[in-house]
Amino acid sequence: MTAHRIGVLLVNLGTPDAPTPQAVRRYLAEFLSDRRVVEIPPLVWQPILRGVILNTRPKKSAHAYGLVWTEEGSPLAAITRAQAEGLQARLGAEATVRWAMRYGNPSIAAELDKLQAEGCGRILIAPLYPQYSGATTASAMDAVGAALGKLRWQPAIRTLPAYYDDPAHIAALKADIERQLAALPFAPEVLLLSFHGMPERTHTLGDPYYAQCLETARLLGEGLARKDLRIETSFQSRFGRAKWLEPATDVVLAAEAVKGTRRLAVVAPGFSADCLETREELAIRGREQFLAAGGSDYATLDCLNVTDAGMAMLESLVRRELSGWL
Ligand SMILES: C=CC1=C(C)c2cc3[nH]c(cc4nc(cc5[nH]c(cc1n2)c(C)c5CCC(=O)O)C(CCC(=O)O)=C4C)c(C)c3C=C
Ligand SMILES: [Fe+2]
Ligand SMILES: [Fe+2]
Repeated sequence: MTAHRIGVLLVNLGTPDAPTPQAVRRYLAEFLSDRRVVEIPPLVWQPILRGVILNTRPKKSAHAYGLVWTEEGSPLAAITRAQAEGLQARLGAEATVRWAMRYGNPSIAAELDKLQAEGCGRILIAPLYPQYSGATTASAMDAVGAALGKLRWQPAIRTLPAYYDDPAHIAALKADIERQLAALPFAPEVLLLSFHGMPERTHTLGDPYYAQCLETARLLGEGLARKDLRIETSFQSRFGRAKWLEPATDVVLAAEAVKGTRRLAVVAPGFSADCLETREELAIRGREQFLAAGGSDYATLDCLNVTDAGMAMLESLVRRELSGWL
Protein backbone atom coordinates (compact mmCIF):
# COMPACT_ATOMS: atom_id res chain seq x y z
CA MET A 1 0.00 0.00 0.00
CA THR A 2 1.26 3.48 -0.78
CA ALA A 3 0.24 5.71 2.09
CA HIS A 4 1.52 9.07 0.95
CA ARG A 5 -1.80 10.86 0.65
CA ILE A 6 -3.05 13.38 3.21
CA GLY A 7 -6.50 12.89 4.70
CA VAL A 8 -8.73 15.33 6.58
CA LEU A 9 -11.55 14.01 8.73
CA LEU A 10 -14.18 16.56 9.77
CA VAL A 11 -15.98 15.39 12.92
CA ASN A 12 -19.16 16.64 14.51
CA LEU A 13 -21.33 15.38 17.32
CA GLY A 14 -23.79 13.04 15.67
CA THR A 15 -27.44 12.77 15.06
CA PRO A 16 -30.07 10.07 14.58
CA ASP A 17 -30.44 8.29 11.21
CA ALA A 18 -34.15 9.17 11.04
CA PRO A 19 -36.62 11.36 12.98
CA THR A 20 -38.25 8.31 14.55
CA PRO A 21 -38.38 7.29 18.23
CA GLN A 22 -36.44 4.08 17.44
CA ALA A 23 -33.60 5.86 15.65
CA VAL A 24 -33.47 8.62 18.27
CA ARG A 25 -33.39 5.97 21.02
CA ARG A 26 -30.35 4.26 19.40
CA TYR A 27 -28.59 7.62 19.05
CA LEU A 28 -29.35 8.81 22.59
CA ALA A 29 -28.32 5.43 24.07
CA GLU A 30 -24.87 5.79 22.50
CA PHE A 31 -24.53 9.54 23.18
CA LEU A 32 -25.72 9.51 26.78
CA SER A 33 -23.71 6.38 27.66
CA ASP A 34 -20.49 8.29 26.87
CA ARG A 35 -18.82 8.92 30.21
CA ARG A 36 -17.33 12.12 28.80
CA VAL A 37 -20.88 13.45 28.38
CA VAL A 38 -22.61 12.27 31.54
CA GLU A 39 -20.15 12.23 34.42
CA ILE A 40 -22.27 10.14 36.78
CA PRO A 41 -20.98 6.66 37.76
CA PRO A 42 -22.51 4.12 35.32
CA LEU A 43 -23.94 2.03 38.18
CA VAL A 44 -26.09 5.02 39.12
CA TRP A 45 -26.62 6.49 35.63
CA GLN A 46 -27.37 3.44 33.45
CA PRO A 47 -30.55 2.44 35.37
CA ILE A 48 -31.83 6.03 35.05
CA LEU A 49 -30.89 6.16 31.35
CA ARG A 50 -32.37 2.74 30.45
CA GLY A 51 -35.28 2.86 32.90
CA VAL A 52 -36.48 6.43 32.47
CA ILE A 53 -34.79 8.60 29.83
CA LEU A 54 -34.72 6.14 26.92
CA ASN A 55 -38.40 5.39 27.53
CA THR A 56 -39.54 9.02 27.46
CA ARG A 57 -37.14 11.31 25.60
CA PRO A 58 -36.93 9.55 22.19
CA LYS A 59 -40.59 10.24 21.40
CA LYS A 60 -40.32 13.92 22.37
CA SER A 61 -36.97 14.41 20.60
CA ALA A 62 -38.14 12.53 17.48
CA HIS A 63 -41.00 15.01 17.19
CA ALA A 64 -38.52 17.89 17.48
CA TYR A 65 -36.21 16.32 14.85
CA GLY A 66 -39.25 15.85 12.59
CA LEU A 67 -39.83 19.62 12.63
CA VAL A 68 -36.35 20.36 11.25
CA TRP A 69 -35.57 17.27 9.11
CA THR A 70 -34.56 18.07 5.53
CA GLU A 71 -34.56 16.18 2.23
CA GLU A 72 -30.85 15.57 2.81
CA GLY A 73 -31.52 14.22 6.31
CA SER A 74 -30.71 15.71 9.70
CA PRO A 75 -29.43 19.30 9.35
CA LEU A 76 -26.24 18.54 11.29
CA ALA A 77 -25.32 15.61 9.02
CA ALA A 78 -26.38 17.37 5.80
CA ILE A 79 -24.37 20.50 6.62
CA THR A 80 -21.30 18.60 7.81
CA ARG A 81 -21.36 16.62 4.55
CA ALA A 82 -21.62 19.86 2.57
CA GLN A 83 -18.71 21.32 4.55
CA ALA A 84 -16.59 18.27 3.67
CA GLU A 85 -17.51 18.61 -0.01
CA GLY A 86 -16.75 22.34 0.07
CA LEU A 87 -13.39 21.78 1.74
CA GLN A 88 -12.56 19.02 -0.76
CA ALA A 89 -13.24 21.44 -3.61
CA ARG A 90 -10.97 24.03 -1.98
CA LEU A 91 -8.10 21.58 -1.31
CA GLY A 92 -8.41 19.79 -4.65
CA ALA A 93 -5.92 16.98 -5.21
CA GLU A 94 -3.84 18.08 -2.22
CA ALA A 95 -5.87 16.04 0.29
CA THR A 96 -8.81 13.67 0.65
CA VAL A 97 -11.59 15.07 2.85
CA ARG A 98 -14.16 12.90 4.65
CA TRP A 99 -16.64 13.55 7.45
CA ALA A 100 -17.83 11.54 10.44
CA MET A 101 -20.15 11.72 13.41
CA ARG A 102 -19.02 10.90 16.95
CA TYR A 103 -22.32 9.11 17.58
CA GLY A 104 -24.30 7.34 14.87
CA ASN A 105 -23.31 7.41 11.20
CA PRO A 106 -20.99 7.71 9.38
CA SER A 107 -18.78 6.55 12.24
CA ILE A 108 -15.27 7.80 12.91
CA ALA A 109 -13.84 4.24 12.68
CA ALA A 110 -15.48 3.58 9.28
CA GLU A 111 -14.29 6.89 7.79
CA LEU A 112 -10.73 6.44 9.10
CA ASP A 113 -10.74 2.98 7.46
CA LYS A 114 -11.83 4.53 4.15
CA LEU A 115 -9.14 7.22 4.32
CA GLN A 116 -6.51 4.55 4.92
CA ALA A 117 -7.87 2.41 2.09
CA GLU A 118 -7.58 5.49 -0.13
CA GLY A 119 -3.88 5.68 0.67
CA CYS A 120 -3.85 8.34 3.41
CA GLY A 121 -0.92 7.78 5.73
CA ARG A 122 -1.25 11.21 7.34
CA ILE A 123 -4.60 12.28 8.69
CA LEU A 124 -5.74 15.55 10.27
CA ILE A 125 -8.69 15.10 12.64
CA ALA A 126 -10.77 18.28 12.71
CA PRO A 127 -13.42 18.25 15.47
CA LEU A 128 -15.70 21.10 14.37
CA TYR A 129 -16.17 22.54 17.85
CA PRO A 130 -14.83 26.09 18.16
CA GLN A 131 -14.67 25.71 21.96
CA TYR A 132 -12.95 22.68 23.53
CA SER A 133 -14.92 20.46 25.89
CA GLY A 134 -14.14 17.01 27.21
CA ALA A 135 -17.71 16.14 26.24
CA THR A 136 -17.16 16.99 22.58
CA THR A 137 -13.55 17.45 21.40
CA ALA A 138 -11.97 14.90 23.75
CA SER A 139 -14.77 12.43 23.15
CA ALA A 140 -14.14 12.63 19.38
CA MET A 141 -10.46 11.95 20.01
CA ASP A 142 -11.36 9.01 22.29
CA ALA A 143 -13.21 7.49 19.32
CA VAL A 144 -10.19 8.11 17.07
CA GLY A 145 -7.96 6.43 19.69
CA ALA A 146 -10.30 3.45 19.94
CA ALA A 147 -10.28 3.04 16.15
CA LEU A 148 -6.46 3.34 16.00
CA GLY A 149 -6.24 0.75 18.79
CA LYS A 150 -7.54 -1.87 16.37
CA LEU A 151 -4.97 -1.16 13.66
CA ARG A 152 -1.65 -2.91 13.16
CA TRP A 153 -0.47 -0.18 10.77
CA GLN A 154 -1.61 3.21 11.99
CA PRO A 155 -1.62 6.47 10.03
CA ALA A 156 0.14 9.53 11.48
CA ILE A 157 -2.44 11.73 13.22
CA ARG A 158 -2.74 15.48 13.83
CA THR A 159 -5.60 17.33 15.55
CA LEU A 160 -7.11 20.72 14.82
CA PRO A 161 -7.01 22.64 18.13
CA ALA A 162 -10.04 24.56 19.40
CA TYR A 163 -10.39 27.83 17.48
CA TYR A 164 -12.64 29.82 19.83
CA ASP A 165 -10.34 32.86 19.81
CA ASP A 166 -8.69 32.42 16.44
CA PRO A 167 -8.75 35.78 14.61
CA ALA A 168 -9.92 33.98 11.45
CA HIS A 169 -12.87 32.49 13.35
CA ILE A 170 -13.88 35.75 15.03
CA ALA A 171 -13.56 37.63 11.72
CA ALA A 172 -15.71 35.04 9.90
CA LEU A 173 -18.40 35.18 12.60
CA LYS A 174 -18.37 38.98 12.64
CA ALA A 175 -18.69 39.26 8.85
CA ASP A 176 -21.41 36.65 8.61
CA ILE A 177 -23.43 38.01 11.54
CA GLU A 178 -23.22 41.57 10.18
CA ARG A 179 -24.39 40.31 6.78
CA GLN A 180 -27.36 38.54 8.34
CA LEU A 181 -28.28 41.44 10.65
CA ALA A 182 -28.31 43.83 7.70
CA ALA A 183 -30.75 41.53 5.85
CA LEU A 184 -33.29 41.34 8.69
CA PRO A 185 -36.66 43.08 8.20
CA PHE A 186 -36.22 44.75 11.64
CA ALA A 187 -33.38 46.25 13.68
CA PRO A 188 -32.78 44.14 16.80
CA GLU A 189 -32.13 45.95 20.08
CA VAL A 190 -30.39 42.86 21.49
CA LEU A 191 -28.16 40.21 19.91
CA LEU A 192 -28.12 37.13 22.12
CA LEU A 193 -25.09 34.83 21.78
CA SER A 194 -26.42 31.43 22.83
CA PHE A 195 -23.92 28.62 23.50
CA HIS A 196 -24.77 24.99 24.23
CA GLY A 197 -24.64 24.52 28.00
CA MET A 198 -23.09 21.81 30.14
CA PRO A 199 -23.28 20.84 33.83
CA GLU A 200 -21.66 23.46 36.07
CA ARG A 201 -19.79 20.61 37.79
CA THR A 202 -17.97 19.78 34.53
CA HIS A 203 -16.71 23.38 34.55
CA THR A 204 -15.69 23.20 38.22
CA LEU A 205 -13.77 19.99 37.51
CA GLY A 206 -11.59 21.93 35.06
CA ASP A 207 -13.24 21.75 31.63
CA PRO A 208 -12.20 24.91 29.69
CA TYR A 209 -15.43 25.11 27.65
CA TYR A 210 -17.14 27.82 29.72
CA ALA A 211 -14.07 30.10 29.69
CA GLN A 212 -13.63 29.58 25.94
CA CYS A 213 -17.31 30.44 25.27
CA LEU A 214 -16.94 33.64 27.29
CA GLU A 215 -13.79 34.53 25.35
CA THR A 216 -15.50 33.96 21.99
CA ALA A 217 -18.36 36.14 23.24
CA ARG A 218 -15.99 38.89 24.41
CA LEU A 219 -14.03 39.01 21.14
CA LEU A 220 -17.16 38.84 19.02
CA GLY A 221 -18.84 41.50 21.17
CA GLU A 222 -15.85 43.82 20.61
CA GLY A 223 -15.99 43.15 16.88
CA LEU A 224 -19.72 43.78 16.58
CA ALA A 225 -19.89 46.69 19.04
CA ARG A 226 -22.20 49.55 18.05
CA LYS A 227 -24.34 51.93 20.07
CA ASP A 228 -27.75 50.61 19.03
CA LEU A 229 -27.09 46.91 19.71
CA ARG A 230 -26.70 45.35 23.15
CA ILE A 231 -24.93 41.97 23.13
CA GLU A 232 -25.76 39.32 25.75
CA THR A 233 -24.55 35.76 26.33
CA SER A 234 -26.47 32.68 27.51
CA PHE A 235 -26.34 28.87 27.61
CA GLN A 236 -29.03 26.62 26.14
CA SER A 237 -30.21 23.00 26.05
CA ARG A 238 -30.21 22.16 29.75
CA PHE A 239 -30.51 18.40 30.24
CA GLY A 240 -31.20 16.55 33.51
CA ARG A 241 -31.54 17.77 37.07
CA ALA A 242 -28.06 19.09 37.81
CA LYS A 243 -27.25 22.80 37.74
CA TRP A 244 -26.05 23.85 34.26
CA LEU A 245 -24.09 26.90 33.13
CA GLU A 246 -26.09 30.10 33.47
CA PRO A 247 -27.80 32.27 32.46
CA ALA A 248 -30.11 29.89 30.59
CA THR A 249 -31.17 30.99 27.10
CA ASP A 250 -34.92 30.40 27.68
CA VAL A 251 -34.80 32.41 30.93
CA VAL A 252 -32.93 35.28 29.24
CA LEU A 253 -35.36 35.37 26.28
CA ALA A 254 -38.36 35.71 28.60
CA ALA A 255 -36.59 38.16 30.93
CA GLU A 256 -35.56 40.40 28.00
CA ALA A 257 -39.14 40.60 26.74
CA VAL A 258 -40.49 41.26 30.26
CA LYS A 259 -38.06 44.12 30.78
CA GLY A 260 -39.11 45.74 27.52
CA THR A 261 -36.90 44.44 24.72
CA ARG A 262 -39.16 44.16 21.70
CA ARG A 263 -36.79 43.14 18.89
CA LEU A 264 -34.19 40.44 19.42
CA ALA A 265 -31.89 38.28 17.28
CA VAL A 266 -30.13 35.16 18.51
CA VAL A 267 -27.03 33.46 17.11
CA ALA A 268 -25.14 30.34 18.26
CA PRO A 269 -21.36 30.87 17.91
CA GLY A 270 -20.60 27.52 19.59
CA PHE A 271 -22.00 25.47 16.71
CA SER A 272 -20.21 25.22 13.37
CA ALA A 273 -23.39 23.88 11.75
CA ASP A 274 -27.09 24.36 12.30
CA CYS A 275 -28.67 21.45 14.13
CA LEU A 276 -31.61 20.52 16.31
CA GLU A 277 -30.41 22.96 18.98
CA THR A 278 -30.54 25.95 16.64
CA ARG A 279 -33.37 25.07 14.21
CA GLU A 280 -35.80 23.76 16.83
CA GLU A 281 -34.72 24.97 20.28
CA LEU A 282 -33.77 28.51 19.21
CA ALA A 283 -35.74 29.08 16.01
CA ILE A 284 -39.03 27.50 17.12
CA ARG A 285 -39.17 27.27 20.92
CA GLY A 286 -37.05 30.35 21.52
CA ARG A 287 -39.34 32.39 19.29
CA GLU A 288 -42.41 31.17 21.19
CA GLN A 289 -40.78 32.01 24.53
CA PHE A 290 -39.77 35.53 23.48
CA LEU A 291 -43.08 36.41 21.81
CA ALA A 292 -45.17 34.90 24.64
CA ALA A 293 -43.33 37.12 27.13
CA GLY A 294 -44.11 40.27 25.13
CA GLY A 295 -41.45 40.52 22.40
CA SER A 296 -42.55 41.61 18.93
CA ASP A 297 -39.77 40.62 16.48
CA TYR A 298 -37.45 37.63 16.73
CA ALA A 299 -34.86 36.12 14.40
CA THR A 300 -32.46 33.19 14.62
CA LEU A 301 -29.31 33.76 12.59
CA ASP A 302 -27.66 30.82 10.81
CA CYS A 303 -24.38 29.25 11.90
CA LEU A 304 -21.37 29.59 9.60
CA ASN A 305 -22.40 26.36 7.80
CA VAL A 306 -21.10 26.49 4.20
CA THR A 307 -21.00 30.27 3.80
CA ASP A 308 -17.99 31.71 2.00
CA ALA A 309 -16.83 33.25 5.29
CA GLY A 310 -17.14 29.94 7.12
CA MET A 311 -15.51 27.80 4.43
CA ALA A 312 -12.63 30.24 3.89
CA MET A 313 -12.02 30.16 7.65
CA LEU A 314 -12.10 26.34 7.74
CA GLU A 315 -9.73 26.12 4.78
CA SER A 316 -7.26 28.50 6.43
CA LEU A 317 -7.34 26.61 9.77
CA VAL A 318 -6.90 23.25 8.01
CA ARG A 319 -4.09 24.49 5.74
CA ARG A 320 -2.29 25.86 8.79
CA GLU A 321 -2.53 22.52 10.60
CA LEU A 322 -1.36 20.68 7.47
CA SER A 323 1.75 22.80 7.11
CA GLY A 324 4.80 20.62 6.61
CA TRP A 325 2.54 17.89 5.26
CA LEU A 326 1.10 19.70 2.26
C1 LIG B 1 -21.42 22.43 21.00
C2 LIG B 1 -21.08 21.77 22.08
C3 LIG B 1 -21.89 20.79 22.83
C4 LIG B 1 -21.70 20.50 24.18
C5 LIG B 1 -20.67 21.08 25.13
C6 LIG B 1 -22.69 19.54 24.53
C7 LIG B 1 -22.86 18.97 25.80
C8 LIG B 1 -23.92 18.16 26.22
N1 LIG B 1 -25.05 17.85 25.48
C9 LIG B 1 -25.88 17.03 26.23
C10 LIG B 1 -27.13 16.51 25.83
C11 LIG B 1 -27.71 16.61 24.54
N2 LIG B 1 -27.25 17.35 23.50
C12 LIG B 1 -28.01 17.10 22.40
C13 LIG B 1 -27.84 17.63 21.12
C14 LIG B 1 -26.71 18.33 20.67
N3 LIG B 1 -25.62 18.75 21.43
C15 LIG B 1 -24.71 19.40 20.63
C16 LIG B 1 -23.51 19.98 21.04
C17 LIG B 1 -22.99 19.98 22.35
N4 LIG B 1 -23.43 19.24 23.41
C18 LIG B 1 -25.25 19.40 19.30
C19 LIG B 1 -24.54 19.97 18.08
C20 LIG B 1 -26.48 18.74 19.32
C21 LIG B 1 -27.43 18.57 18.15
C22 LIG B 1 -27.46 17.20 17.56
C23 LIG B 1 -28.37 17.11 16.35
O1 LIG B 1 -28.74 15.98 16.01
O2 LIG B 1 -28.74 18.10 15.71
C24 LIG B 1 -29.04 16.15 22.74
C25 LIG B 1 -29.98 15.44 21.76
C26 LIG B 1 -31.22 16.08 21.40
C27 LIG B 1 -32.26 15.99 22.46
O3 LIG B 1 -32.75 14.91 22.75
O4 LIG B 1 -32.53 17.06 23.04
C28 LIG B 1 -28.86 15.84 24.09
C29 LIG B 1 -29.65 14.88 24.92
C30 LIG B 1 -25.25 16.82 27.47
C31 LIG B 1 -25.81 15.94 28.59
C32 LIG B 1 -24.04 17.51 27.48
C33 LIG B 1 -23.09 17.54 28.62
C34 LIG B 1 -21.85 17.99 28.64
FE1 LIG C 1 -25.49 18.52 23.53
FE1 LIG D 1 -31.90 20.90 22.94
